[in-house]
Amino acid sequence: MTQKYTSVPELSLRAYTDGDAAARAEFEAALFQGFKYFGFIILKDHKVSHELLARAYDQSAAFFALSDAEKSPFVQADGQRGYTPFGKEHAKDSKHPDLKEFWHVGREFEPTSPLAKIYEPNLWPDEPSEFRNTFLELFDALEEAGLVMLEALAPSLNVPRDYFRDMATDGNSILRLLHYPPIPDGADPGAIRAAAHEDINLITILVAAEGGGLELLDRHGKWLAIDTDPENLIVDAGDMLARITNDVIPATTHRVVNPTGPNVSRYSMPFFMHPHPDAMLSCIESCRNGGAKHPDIRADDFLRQRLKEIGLTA
Ligand SMILES: O=C(O)CCC(=O)C(=O)O
Ligand SMILES: [Fe+2]
Repeated sequence: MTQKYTSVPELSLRAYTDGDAAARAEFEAALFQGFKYFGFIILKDHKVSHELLARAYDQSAAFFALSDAEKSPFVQADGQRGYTPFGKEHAKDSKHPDLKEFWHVGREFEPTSPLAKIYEPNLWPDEPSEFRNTFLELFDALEEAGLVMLEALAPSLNVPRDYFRDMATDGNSILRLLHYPPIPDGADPGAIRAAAHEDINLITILVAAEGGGLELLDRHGKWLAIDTDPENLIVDAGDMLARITNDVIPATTHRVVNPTGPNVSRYSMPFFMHPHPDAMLSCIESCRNGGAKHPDIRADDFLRQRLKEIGLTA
């Protein structure tokens, strides 16, 4: 297929959800080409409201402003829920810890749900008081957008429309609230806010942070600074999608560089869409082309392996 797009596609989600057949087909083609040739697309006209995003940034900043003593009770062994302190996670092949702290929100379930046997329960701080409501609302809103993106990706890969959607239904998806504090005096000169890495999951829906810093490596090996309206979402592909598509859609390498202007905090909120833990990451037929490059692996086994590599589990 020849490259049709000369710049990162900016897609209107409304054109897909409310458009006619031609608008949907155009959206699907641009999504696929954007993933294949740039590694990501920009999504506008989505349903995540300005009011919700503003509230989420407020709540996130208020939480991270708490003292270490107030935040540390929420640290968990595998870092999959609650709080992970500054300097813990590092990119897979990096010796330096990233200059960030974060909080993870997972899927909610009733105590009687079968999901209770699979997932760790969420942790919630008492303060800020709107924290829980806000982030459960944001989890649902980003998941809704993400499920539509997974659906729109399917026809280009010749799988049924609900193939990836089904895989991610009740999946081990995680909303990450990130705080990159001002770079401390004496920080390791080799350390950056987030060293170059690929996300582990299927796709990531990233709320574009206010202020710059995010860079994506394009397919020609060039770092592209992402400079988009903070109202937009950025959607990129992770390692699990790369495995399933035999690297037809490679995972997008990205990083967050240190500020060159004022040394101020940066906040961002990626939503990592994961399959159900029992889903098999298996190369799809349309991408097999002579054989699968990666052996089949259960989604949860792959996740555990990668969590070790980034220092979140022993
Ligand atoms: O902060 C950002 O903009 C990106 C964060 C990121 O890539 C990650 O946490 O995996
Ligand atoms: Fe990432």
